[in-house]
Amino acid sequence: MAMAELTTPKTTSPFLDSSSQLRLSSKLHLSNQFRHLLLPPLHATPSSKISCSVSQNNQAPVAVQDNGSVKTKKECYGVFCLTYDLKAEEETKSWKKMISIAVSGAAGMISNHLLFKLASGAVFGPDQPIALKLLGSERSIQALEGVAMELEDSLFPLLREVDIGTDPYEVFQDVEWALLIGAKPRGPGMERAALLDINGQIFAEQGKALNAVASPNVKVLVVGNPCNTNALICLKNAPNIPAKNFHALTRLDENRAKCQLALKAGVFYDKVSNMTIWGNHSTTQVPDFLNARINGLPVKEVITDHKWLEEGFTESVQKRGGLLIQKWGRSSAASTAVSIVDAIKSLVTPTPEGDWFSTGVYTNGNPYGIAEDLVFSMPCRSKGDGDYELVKDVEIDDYLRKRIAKSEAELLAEKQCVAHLTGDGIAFCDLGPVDTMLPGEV
Ligand SMILES: NC(=O)C1=CN([C@@H]2O[C@H](COP(=O)(O)OP(=O)(O)OC[C@H]3O[C@@H](n4cnc5c(N)ncnc54)[C@H](OP(=O)(O)O)[C@@H]3O)[C@@H](O)[C@H]2O)C=CC1
Ligand SMILES: O=C([O-])CC(=O)C(=O)O
Repeated sequence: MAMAELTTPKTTSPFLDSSSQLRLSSKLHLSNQFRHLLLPPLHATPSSKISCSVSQNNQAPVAVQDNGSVKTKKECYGVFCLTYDLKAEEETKSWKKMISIAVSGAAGMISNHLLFKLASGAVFGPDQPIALKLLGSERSIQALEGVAMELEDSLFPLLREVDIGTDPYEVFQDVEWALLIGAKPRGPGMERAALLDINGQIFAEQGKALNAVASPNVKVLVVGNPCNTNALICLKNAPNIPAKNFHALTRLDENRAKCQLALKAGVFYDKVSNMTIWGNHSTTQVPDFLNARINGLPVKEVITDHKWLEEGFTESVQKRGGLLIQKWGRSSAASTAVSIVDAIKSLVTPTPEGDWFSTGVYTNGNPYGIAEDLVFSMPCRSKGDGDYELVKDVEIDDYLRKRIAKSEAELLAEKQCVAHLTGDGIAFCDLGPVDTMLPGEV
């Protein structure tokens, strides 16, 4: 267990309650987990309006009362002095109850973009205070501390707590959302089976931890690759959480597909709707141009180059990730974070009439004949309550059926590779070289 100490300025703000004072006392023990309390508790509202300004000679910031008198808070530092903006505190009265969001791989590239969007209110809304629970490992604990510092320095009014830790059983305690990003990327010469096994272990462990300590209705979004099968492993290890609550991120693929169709049609991408990604987040994924729409019209009516749709378009979406790695030297991070935001927003806001979104979900009674007991990307709608329903009347022609079957076969093979992690017996791994590739790899 990592043990380190973080020295924190002593804070004796009159506006913090006694438990908060304790958490901010002069030394915080950084073991598996420690807490940065960024703001005073909700409803800890002082009675007169105060704003803060930082004095120029490195002395404690000065609290200014609205009757003009000035009070120096001698032992008050940084963010903890700057939180008593009563205007913001008044707003808290109409805020919703705080929610807890766990993020794994929180010191990684994707998280570095995502956390600041979450904290800003751009994801859950401007009236939703949040607590961030950041999961790392012993190798990243220092980096996580840096992440927490940057979050502090951003002064997000909605960000009420940041915890960091290395033990999922602590970090996932009571969380309502778990965004599982941390996973080992494949290295050169590595077999997919080895990656499935290494990352699979992470998601088996995290599934167990979620099962034990998370909110019983926690929503889980698996991003770490191979995300479909990792999501399956995770949900199999969390039998007390509804399987329906687990998602694999295929929203990036949906966004990429919309972008390509918009470019070809010469329209802005907000004109593209009803975009389904079927199957696995891999080169076998099927971006569905048959049912997608541009300006409300079937894509095939707007883009008459059907050969491009079947070949150029499909391949460009399947291989977009790899092309990006070639150009950028690393896998997509910013656009992935944006797609995570989109995926969550699609669950917490009602889906526009007639439209749908793609997400990898547990196959359990689906109307498309996809094998049961997989995590498979399909078209879904939400009422905005965090839940979703499958869209059940999407047309599937022979072209789609054949390709969907290929992605299904790949997921069934991946599932066999991780049988030891899902409780399905002895693993047997037989993945062909091409089918082991992530998007864009050849
Ligand atoms: N589904 C999708 O659309 C996409 C998925 N991805 C996937 O998301 C994942 C994260 O990507 P990104 O943030 O760019 O990666 P980074 O390498 O920047 O960060 C990933 C984090 O995962 C953790 N990690 C790495 N190896 C291991 C391991 N062996 N065991 C446990 N944790 C490990 C590390 O955190 P720590 O040391 O704290 O554990 C690391 O900080 C990758 O698997 C990537 O393939 C990426 C893009 C799109
Ligand atoms: O291939 C990767 O590791 C990144 C990825 O999933 C993508 O960009 O779609």
